[in-house]
Amino acid sequence: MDKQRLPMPEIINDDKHRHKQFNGHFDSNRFRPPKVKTRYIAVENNNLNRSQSSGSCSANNSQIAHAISFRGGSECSDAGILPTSPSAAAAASSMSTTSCNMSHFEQCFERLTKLGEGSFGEVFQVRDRSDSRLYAVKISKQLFRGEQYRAERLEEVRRYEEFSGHENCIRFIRAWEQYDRLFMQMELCRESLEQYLYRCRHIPEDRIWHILLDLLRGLKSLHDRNLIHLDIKLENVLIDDDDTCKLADFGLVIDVDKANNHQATEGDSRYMAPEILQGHFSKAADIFSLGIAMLELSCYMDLPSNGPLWHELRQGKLPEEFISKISVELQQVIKCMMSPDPRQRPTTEQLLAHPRLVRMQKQEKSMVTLKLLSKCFRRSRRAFWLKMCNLKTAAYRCLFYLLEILHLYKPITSSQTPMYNGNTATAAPSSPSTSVAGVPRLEFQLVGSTPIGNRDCYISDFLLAMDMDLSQHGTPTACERENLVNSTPINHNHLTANRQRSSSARKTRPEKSNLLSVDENCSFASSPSKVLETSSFRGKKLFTLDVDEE
Ligand SMILES: Nc1ncnc2c1ncn2[C@@H]1O[C@H](COP(=O)(O)OP(=O)(O)OP(=O)(O)O)[C@@H](O)[C@H]1O
Ligand SMILES: [Mg+2]
Repeated sequence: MDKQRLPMPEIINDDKHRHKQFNGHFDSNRFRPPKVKTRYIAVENNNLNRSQSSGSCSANNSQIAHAISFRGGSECSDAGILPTSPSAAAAASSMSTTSCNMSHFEQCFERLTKLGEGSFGEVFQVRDRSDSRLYAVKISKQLFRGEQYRAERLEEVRRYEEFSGHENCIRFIRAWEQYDRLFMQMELCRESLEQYLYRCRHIPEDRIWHILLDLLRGLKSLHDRNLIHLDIKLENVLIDDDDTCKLADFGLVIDVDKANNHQATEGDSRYMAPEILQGHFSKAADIFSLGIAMLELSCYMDLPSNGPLWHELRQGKLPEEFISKISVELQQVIKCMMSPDPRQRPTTEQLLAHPRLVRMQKQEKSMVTLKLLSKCFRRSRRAFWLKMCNLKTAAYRCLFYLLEILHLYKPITSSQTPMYNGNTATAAPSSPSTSVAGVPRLEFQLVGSTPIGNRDCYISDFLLAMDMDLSQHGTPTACERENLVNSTPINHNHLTANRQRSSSARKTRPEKSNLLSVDENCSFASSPSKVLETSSFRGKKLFTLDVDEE
């Protein structure tokens, strides 16, 4: 029997603060201490718009996708069983004869890459089949085991909806539940602040002030409604294409008026205010978390999750060797945000009244038109490049046709190795290195999930199961092999357990990826007679830009 291995605890040299470690590839979960999720029950389920609010966890009911919305109270008409949009249905039926077996997610979206993962969900970049735009969809990791857990997850939907309109909060599109999981569609952001820090390492101070301004505005909108975020950290701040920072992940938000201290859940210990240990939750806790996040951002400092260094930071002792690298003005702001006494910490309003931030806000006002113009320019430039890429693809296709007409390539005989070409199997040039039938096709792998305890199964597995299901009914093609993998070039080392466990699932239909696919051993150079196999390129887009065309 397979024994599941628990992750080894990370031994940290605890007597000195240190810079962040970066081991080549970004894996945010590696650095994250586990989050304790307890007691939070501050959910009133009365306003939930759902056609069948009871018995959601029953097997039959959970198969059906239900829209979830708290907008406009319980009379909201868009809630209930989700109809399949005509475009989604068309796309689904063109993919497989078993579209009725597909989840609402699969029917409506093409899954592209995995964007990130937290304690509660995995987030995927997707293309909406109805409008061809890119979005992010967060899928909850754990199944709804009961109404209370489900209500906790749905509370996040309520908060996303509530803050969706604010410029510095993530834009929420819609949510639904199916198979006892929650799905949330939201705007796609470029990266999280944590990913940005790993990419840049040194962030200019001007930029730090702008980030602080954005986040104070977002946080103010919460605090003005008497809500506390309780999970402010770099991972939960997202940056959009216009470089605006947006607050995300409202999973732990509590209402100061409604919830009492026993109903709150502490967030990531690295960012936690000291008074949280005594069970005191207030808006000042968010200010502390934002302050320490600014320290991390401006000094590229590795925040301790416990131990003596953790306590030092909460006693107002900021490491001189780190803090001395930033301006005195920023030092002062960070220090007062991190005051040990919550009453000494400034409010969002007081912080926004800081002379430097006031100056920036004034400048921003006068720059509004310029900003709009540059946004327009950026978008049209993107659209132009998209068109150019399409042109390039067309040009290459013409070239291949021309070569074919001029007989500059060798026709492929049926005795040669078959390979995948669109939806049909055609022959590939034989390679000296492969005598077995079938040429391994190389695409890019969706990064595997990071194991986090207490989850029902990996969402990647869950999504893969859908693929597997389809393959049982779909038409198998000659190129469907062990090595067939899908999308995104993130890290090939991650092709581990998931892949082995589901090796049978590899015998699925190949994903209709828009990315340029590379067929191993069928490259022009590998062929001894330098033949060009053009047919596999014909049906495919050679270049794509994953951007909205506006
Ligand atoms: N809209 C988005 N666009 C791009 N990336 C996103 C988006 N939403 C989330 N992500 C990525 O996915 C990661 C996890 O998302 P999120 O924080 O919502 O999950 P979570 O499980 O609630 O996390 P936590 O452990 O903080 O509670 C983020 O850190 C970010 O990198
Ligand atoms: Mg998060």
